Amino acid sequence: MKIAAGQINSVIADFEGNREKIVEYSLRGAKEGADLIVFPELSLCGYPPMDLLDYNSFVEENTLSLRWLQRHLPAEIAVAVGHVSLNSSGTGKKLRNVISVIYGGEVIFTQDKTLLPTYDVFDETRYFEPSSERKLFTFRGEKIGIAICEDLWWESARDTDSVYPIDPVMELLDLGAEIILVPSASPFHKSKIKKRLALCRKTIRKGASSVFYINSVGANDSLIFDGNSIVVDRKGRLVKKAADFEEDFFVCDPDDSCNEIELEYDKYGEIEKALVLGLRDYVHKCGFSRVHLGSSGGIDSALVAALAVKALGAENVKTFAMPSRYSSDGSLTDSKKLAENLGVSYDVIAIEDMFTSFLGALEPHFGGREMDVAEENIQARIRGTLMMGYSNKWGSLVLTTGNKSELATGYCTLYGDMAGGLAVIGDLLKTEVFDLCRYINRDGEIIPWEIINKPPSAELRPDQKDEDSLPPYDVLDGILVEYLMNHRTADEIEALGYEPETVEKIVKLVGRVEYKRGQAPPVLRISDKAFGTGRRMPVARKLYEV
Ligand SMILES: Nc1ncnc2c1ncn2[C@@H]1O[C@H](COP(=O)(O)OP(=O)(O)OC[C@H]2O[C@@H]([n+]3cccc(C(=O)O)c3)[C@H](O)[C@@H]2O)[C@@H](O)[C@H]1O
Ligand SMILES: Nc1ncnc2c1ncn2[C@@H]1O[C@H](COP(=O)(O)OP(=O)(O)OP(=O)(O)O)[C@@H](O)[C@H]1O
Ligand SMILES: NC(=O)CC[C@H](N)C(=O)O
Repeated sequence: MKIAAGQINSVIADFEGNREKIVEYSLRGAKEGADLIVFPELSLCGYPPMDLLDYNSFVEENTLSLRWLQRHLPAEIAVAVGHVSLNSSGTGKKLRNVISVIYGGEVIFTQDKTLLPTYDVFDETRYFEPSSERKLFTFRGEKIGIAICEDLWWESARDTDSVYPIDPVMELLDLGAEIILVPSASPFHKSKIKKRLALCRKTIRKGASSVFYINSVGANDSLIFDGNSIVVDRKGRLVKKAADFEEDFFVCDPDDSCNEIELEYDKYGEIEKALVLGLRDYVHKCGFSRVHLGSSGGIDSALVAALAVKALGAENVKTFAMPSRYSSDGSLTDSKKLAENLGVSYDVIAIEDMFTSFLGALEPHFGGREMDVAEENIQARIRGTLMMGYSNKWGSLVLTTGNKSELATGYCTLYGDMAGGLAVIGDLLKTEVFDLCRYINRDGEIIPWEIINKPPSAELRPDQKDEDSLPPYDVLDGILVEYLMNHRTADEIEALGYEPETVEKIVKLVGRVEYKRGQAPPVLRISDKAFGTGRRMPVARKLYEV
């Protein structure tokens, strides 16, 4: 049995574009002799459609697009596509998350999703009724079962997030399934592919003859889908893998494939590709083609500029240096060199006159109080205003440059450097920012080494250094990993050997600046615990000092 993978980048709500792509890939599958082609979960409407599902017209478009596919798909190949449909059982939620198999103009089989993830970034029980029935279909003599994304994750969800009463894969195998298809919309986080491969191998150990894990690719808001569709054969060997972070297609007969593929893991290569895809898809799917940002000569803005060039091309990226009285000489020379290295346009807008003017206007209202963060932040806000002004005039999107360590501790200015459309590196700890920059420079300087090697500074007051306000970044990031990702309490973190005073200061800071993150732009998610919808915290509360 030859099964093809249609690893496509669906655009949410672009029914016409998505179904045409499904036809295009199916024609290719038919031409290359595949019996069946599998597309990702919700490939017709895009994933996750969120509250668009509250509109009847959106649900109807799913059905009409399915009908259109019945008429337009090549007759000689079976096609498994993901879509939503009405729950006709009369009880429960209005909708179901479904895979339909179309063959010869007919829907010959449907399977609804059983396990609906509702942890972290997922919210599927908000919309969908789980399937109460696991079924098989027989095609060209093979018994095939379909487990839709989370349906395969019973095993690992049990250890972490949710306990499900049913193991859908085991039920499919009890019914006699040989081939297990897993159409998925499985978002990326670091090394996720290893987890998926382990789950496919576990399915083989339960008795499947092969597993086809067909994943989405592309980014939707914060979520980045890495593709990386895989096939595992009856011996548990990885016999086929699609490209990562781009659309791809393959045909595979696992019984004919005898070479095992080695999974190569390159941590920063993977992160770089994820952020480039996340940035490109956000910009293009929102209808923009160009971006710009403030370039301070610091490492964060340098990294964002370099990623933007990889995503959009140098001609679509513009950088602005906006020096103030506190900017170092290096701020201008380094940001200029960065622009030259990247081949992007570079302009200077001095903010001194505007800063002086703001200080003059506020002076009678500041009551002679000493200079403090109020004046510091005015500089950041002038820069934010200038960047948004340029955006309005030219239809170019502003990229923000804050990293996860800064967003965690609130070391950033609301309506200042936080003003913009997309937080490109908001899920990268500062120590990872350094490592990714070094990775980008691995074959020669792209980001000037002067930028990477100087001590980080916000340059909002004389001789300011980040380490005047924050602990050294390796200590800060260590504490943040334990607190944010591993959910350890302050006491538990102290027991790991961190200084109690520092731990308490950081834990308090994280809680106190929840309001800032509530107003931050979407953060591209690359970890299994990112700021955004996957971490929901009350803002108005008594600070609970865990
Ligand atoms: N619960 C709440 N809900 C909504 N809003 C709330 C709030 N609590 C305070 N606020 C508001 O937030 C204001 C305080 O926040 P904000 O104005 O941002 O200012 P703030 O957090 O006080 O200061 C910003 C800090 O970030 C540093 N910084 C700035 C820029 C760049 C970088 C960098 O290195 O990248 C670092 C800067 O040196 C300073 O230490 C309050 O005055 C109040 O208006
Ligand atoms: N002089 C400046 N010219 C242009 N943009 C600036 C300037 N200063 C700050 N910005 C903008 O504000 C953001 C935050 O400033 P900040 O200086 O703290 O960060 P950075 O320089 O990118 O990195 P680092 O935190 O390592 O200094 C910058 O990334 C940049 O987008
Ligand atoms: N769409 C889904 O069901 C995704 C859930 C799955 N556990 C994943 O992260 O890949």
